[in-house]
Amino acid sequence: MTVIVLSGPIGAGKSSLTSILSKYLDTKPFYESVDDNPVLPLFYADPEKYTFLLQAYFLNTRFRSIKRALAQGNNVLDRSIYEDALFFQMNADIGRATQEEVDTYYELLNNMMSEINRMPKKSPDLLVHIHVSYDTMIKRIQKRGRPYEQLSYDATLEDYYKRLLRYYKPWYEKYDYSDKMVIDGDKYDFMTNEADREIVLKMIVDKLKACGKLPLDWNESVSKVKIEA
Ligand SMILES: Nc1ncnc2c1ncn2[C@@H]1O[C@H](COP(=O)(O)OP(=O)(O)OP(=O)(O)O)[C@@H](O)[C@H]1O
Ligand SMILES: Nc1nc(=O)c2ncn([C@H]3C[C@H](O)[C@@H](CO)O3)c2[nH]1
Repeated sequence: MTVIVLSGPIGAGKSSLTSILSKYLDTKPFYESVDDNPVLPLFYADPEKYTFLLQAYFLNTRFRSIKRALAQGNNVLDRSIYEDALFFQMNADIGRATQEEVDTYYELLNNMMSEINRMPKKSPDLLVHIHVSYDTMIKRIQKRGRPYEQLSYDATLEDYYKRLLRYYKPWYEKYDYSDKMVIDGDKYDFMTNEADREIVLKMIVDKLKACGKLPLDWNESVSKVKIEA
């Protein structure tokens, strides 16, 4: 029984790896609300106006997901509540939230985190962070093709994305809710390259074994589902 959370910048490959990993470990995937998120296009069209609303939306959906995931106990989440403040703080730092919104946000976040702290299982077993460079991030955002995330939609997104990458390094270093590991998303194409995918899965399985979250004799033959790219 393991709860794994993915983290990483936009387009890093979290949803893709969540799908691969949950099939491999035969656990349940939890996906962030994106295509059915009514606030996301509004945010990209007018970030000053919609930062707080988008954050409230994500905080609510992430709180629901992590509560369900921790209660169910055997799953992979493509992004978790632990990254929420990173996004909010970055947007607040560039002037997209009033002091009252900042205060309200942190009160709400602390309130939610204290609820999670009261649960029998309080935290995930492993955080898998996908590190990507700016160039890789942009290539993947283009490949996926959500219109409002493209630099052609808003040229200021270049600064926004570069800033986001800078916020991730200290965030990852500080993260201490569980064991953690980094996957090099520039180096490993786990989507189209079978050998890379095997390497990445082995790294994660080895880490789970090393922190006592998978039996040492667990091997891929135990995995019931064949992975398809
Ligand atoms: N390691 C990889 N190698 C090659 N292509 C990848 C890799 N990871 C993801 N991709 C491709 O990049 C695009 C973005 O991937 P994905 O949607 O999984 O990112 P994400 O981190 O979940 O993004 P978001 O934060 O926006 O939800 C997809 O088209 C996917 O096929
Ligand atoms: N502002 C803001 N705050 C968040 O907490 C947050 N989480 C995700 N996103 C954006 C990034 C991708 O476009 C898309 C999918 O990850 O949603 C966020 N944007």
